[in-house]
Amino acid sequence: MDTIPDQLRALLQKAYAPYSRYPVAAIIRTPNGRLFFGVNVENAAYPMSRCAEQVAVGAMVAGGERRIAEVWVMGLNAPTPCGGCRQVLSEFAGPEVAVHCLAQDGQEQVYRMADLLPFAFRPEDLAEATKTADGP
Ligand SMILES: O=c1ccn([C@H]2C[C@H](O)[C@@H](CO)O2)c(=O)[nH]1
Repeated sequence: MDTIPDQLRALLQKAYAPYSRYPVAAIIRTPNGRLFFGVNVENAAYPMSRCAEQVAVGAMVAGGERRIAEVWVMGLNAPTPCGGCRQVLSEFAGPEVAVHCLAQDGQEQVYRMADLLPFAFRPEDLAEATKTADGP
């Protein structure tokens, strides 16, 4: 069975990043041990590009899972998730979730979600409003 860094390296080859030439791969582990994969998918209409983390979150939700236990991201120089991806991850990842940021050579930095996105706006913040809202 391939290690997570080996799987990230293989996944990186599938990234579609013809514009930035900065491929990124992401793997999400759910509490039951399932793994979900994402790569960045860029677009000729640049703002329609999607980050690897967002694509992995989409795969996880489509796979029927809604809780993140651990995240790995790999790119040239061990990128940390962008601000938007921190928010997207935080919908399903609690403050203690570890986010491993790896370079292709295997160098790794590990962060907690709470450090990447302190004072996160989370689903619980909407709970009070949705109880009283007239909407759907
Ligand atoms: O954590 C990150 C950082 C960047 N990118 C993508 C966005 C774009 O396609 C390319 C360069 O920013 O890398 C990701 O997928 N994840």
